[in-house]
Amino acid sequence: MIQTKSLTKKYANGKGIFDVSFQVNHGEVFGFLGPNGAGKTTTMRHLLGFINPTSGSASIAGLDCRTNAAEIQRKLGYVPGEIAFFDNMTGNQFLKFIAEMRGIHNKKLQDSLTERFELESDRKIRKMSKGMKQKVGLIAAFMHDPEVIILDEPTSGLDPLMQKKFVDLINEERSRGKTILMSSHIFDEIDNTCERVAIIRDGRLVAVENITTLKTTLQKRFTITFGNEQDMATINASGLNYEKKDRNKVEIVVSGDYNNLVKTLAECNVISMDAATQSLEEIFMRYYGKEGNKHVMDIV
Ligand SMILES: Nc1ncnc2c1ncn2[C@@H]1O[C@H](COP(=O)(O)OP(=O)(O)OP(=O)(O)O)[C@@H](O)[C@H]1O
Repeated sequence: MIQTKSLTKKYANGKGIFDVSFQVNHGEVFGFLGPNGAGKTTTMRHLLGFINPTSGSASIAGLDCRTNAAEIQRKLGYVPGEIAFFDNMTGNQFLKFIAEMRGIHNKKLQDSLTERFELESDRKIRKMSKGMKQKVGLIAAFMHDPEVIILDEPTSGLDPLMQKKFVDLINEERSRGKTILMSSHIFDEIDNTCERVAIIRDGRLVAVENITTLKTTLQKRFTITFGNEQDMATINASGLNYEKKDRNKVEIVVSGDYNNLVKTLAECNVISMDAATQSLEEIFMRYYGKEGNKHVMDIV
């Protein structure tokens, strides 16, 4: 549904995005992760047809984003990273203006979104907080019931309750067959909504992966407490990657093969064992940490 092929935008200062290729399937929620300046907004602006690529292409529903920008924008809902409003309007006046531009006659969806996000829509935008403005942006993006939704940091400024409402909305939209591309700095939000995620670093994609696969192929951390201090010697002799946390407690990191762990623990008196799968944030940090390049090579 959304596709970029070797999309490249080289700004005069040498920055930009380079050879970015990915595809978001119909009905999929796809996450786009990367720190400030990695190239998320630049990629999204190509999808909206706002800028010309230096080379490569972007398309939505088979239509080239640059040559069919007007048609694509009719199908699309978009929340930009920085929303430009008419500050003197109230929320209602702004939403009415967008509705007229889009030719929306039925206010039902707008009203239910306003209620869902508890927006005081008769307040002047100039007097709204960042979070309130973000709600206006979200309502404006969703109120024409678009098939494809592109969200650049959609919940920045929203409180945790509103972030939860947003996650629920995304999951409802997905179940209605919508295709969604979303950048975010909030890992839980991506984890709770997206099936796949692209990670971008210095303008280049370093991974496009299924979130579950990313988590299972990487590490699991076991925290184990022993009944006997002597069990520490068994762990030490096992060759497992471990860190001693207390006189009878260790943290063991395993990736892939669990046989050695199981065999070793069978020889010990285990009184408690907790397992933690890496969080999306930890996985992400591996791409950006000092070992980042190694893992990029391993996975991509
Ligand atoms: N118009 C421009 N002219 C020159 N350089 C630009 C321009 N727009 C963006 N850049 C540079 O291109 C790179 C990618 O920027 P982009 O805004 O796409 O990143 P981002 O991942 O969206 O970051 P953020 O999370 O801060 O929004 C950055 O180094 C940025 O400084």
